[in-house]
Amino acid sequence: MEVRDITLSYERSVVFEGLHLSIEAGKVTTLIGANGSGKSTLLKAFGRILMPSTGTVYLDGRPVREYATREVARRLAILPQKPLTPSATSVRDLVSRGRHPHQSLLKSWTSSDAEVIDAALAATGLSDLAARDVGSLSGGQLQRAWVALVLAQESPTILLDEPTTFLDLSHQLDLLELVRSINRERGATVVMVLHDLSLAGRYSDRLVAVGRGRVLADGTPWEVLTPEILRSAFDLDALVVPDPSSGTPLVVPAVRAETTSGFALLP
Ligand SMILES: Nc1ncnc2c1ncn2[C@@H]1O[C@H](COP(=O)(O)OP(=O)(O)OP(=O)(O)O)[C@@H](O)[C@H]1O
Repeated sequence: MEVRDITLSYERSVVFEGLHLSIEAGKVTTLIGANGSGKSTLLKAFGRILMPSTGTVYLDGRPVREYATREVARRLAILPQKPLTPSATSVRDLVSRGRHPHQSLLKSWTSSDAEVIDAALAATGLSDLAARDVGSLSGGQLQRAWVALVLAQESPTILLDEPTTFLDLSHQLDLLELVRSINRERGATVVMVLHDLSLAGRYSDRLVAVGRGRVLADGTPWEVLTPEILRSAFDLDALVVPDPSSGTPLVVPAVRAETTSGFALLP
């Protein structure tokens, strides 16, 4: 995937102008950056949820706007930051929506669709909750159900906006291990947004730091998670040391004497 010279904006604000970025196929790329820096906006452009006002987004070498919607959904799955949860729907029904792009007038539901859904439920630890209404799930269970839908879609490209939201640390690790196994075993291209920089460093081949309307840094976790770049992207003083468990960069924020991100301390 690639964006060439794109402008991404909302009614009153331009988030990116003249942005170029290409995503390597078969790799895990994570977008990092401060709140409001444009990570979700960029992911939405890759996922054809937001059209650029200038420039072009390419998917598999073709402008993404030229594909039929069903074709995009076969090639690319996106988990937005705040997906709209349907009412009166079981977990299994929600996950089965991932198979819709694979159905057509000529090809209806088959037993292999059911197998893919079972596998997606099992991979996200939801088999026992398959019959539950999605409205009754905890935040973390619901997040896993959305991830299961993305898995069931079996697309070669997966876009995940903060997929670890609501998950406890153990489930965060499980989810990121699952993402990495889909990347390694199915060769899927993954682009995600994560706020935990150490986990981003542990589970990504490449990090792209965005801020101030541009790409601030782009490279391997060790190239991007440096104290200088963390200061520039997050206004954060931090040490970066090798994670004793994985050898990847571990970001250790320095103790703060005062707030820097617009929060005001109570008097
Ligand atoms: N629907 C919208 N309408 C108007 N402005 C928007 C809309 N969505 C996002 N923005 C603005 O665009 C900018 C980038 O937002 P975006 O959600 O892409 O940031 P982000 O890096 O994903 O942030 P966060 O880490 O807080 O999720 C912000 O200033 C935000 O207020």
